[in-house]
Amino acid sequence: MRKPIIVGNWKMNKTIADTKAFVAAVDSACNDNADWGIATPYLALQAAKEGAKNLIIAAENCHFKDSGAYTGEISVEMLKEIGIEWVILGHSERRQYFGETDETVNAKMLQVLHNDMTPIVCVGETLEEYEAGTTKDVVKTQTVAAFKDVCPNCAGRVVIAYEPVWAIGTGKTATNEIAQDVCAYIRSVVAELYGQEVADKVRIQYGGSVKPEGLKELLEQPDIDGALVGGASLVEDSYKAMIAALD
Ligand SMILES: O=C(CO)COP(=O)(O)O
Repeated sequence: MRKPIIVGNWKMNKTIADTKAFVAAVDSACNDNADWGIATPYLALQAAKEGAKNLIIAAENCHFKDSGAYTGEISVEMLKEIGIEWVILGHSERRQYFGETDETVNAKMLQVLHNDMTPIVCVGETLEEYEAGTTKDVVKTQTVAAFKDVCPNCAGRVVIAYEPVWAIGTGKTATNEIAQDVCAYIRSVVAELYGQEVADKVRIQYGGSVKPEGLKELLEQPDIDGALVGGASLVEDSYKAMIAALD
């Protein structure tokens, strides 16, 4: 039985002060029916971590090297020093705007896993790819590339987020049927790589305009084990409404 995992991806939103207030308001409301988390900008991670007893605190990115001449980057050692053990990797906004590729996502996966941290690796097709009917080819390519050289022991603890790019921040959600179909397919790709036992352990989230009202039904889909939530995770009341939806 896979425990649901709901993570808010704050993207480039909220100051340290905003973050402290949010964590103070939401952390104690978390229940045991899911793992609850937020991914914050780097600067707010320490404050979030200090205030959180229940919430998982995740970074939104990291670098794939230990250290060196990489201006503006953050290493996993720096994240671990402040107690961060979760990292979102390969979000479509990083692929689209910051040159993230399947190769860099894979290098980051290996770096994160080798440092005993947990990646939430994002895959998903653009609107053009969706309309061309190539969704499954795209997510397969991204998934296989992300897991290159990942050992079976490590693979089982990876979280995959299926986020159709056309559903991010647009108010358009994939129907539960579409999301389930693609998440089941992603699980079958993991099974091809590692066998069914590992595939059954991997938690797969859906992301793209998730709202508190739709959360329960989304999680009733057999291959959807959680959500990666943008906009609806930024407001205390709507985050709490998601928690309440799973009570
Ligand atoms: O990109 C997302 C989460 O990573 C989804 O964002 P929205 O929930 O705002 O569509």
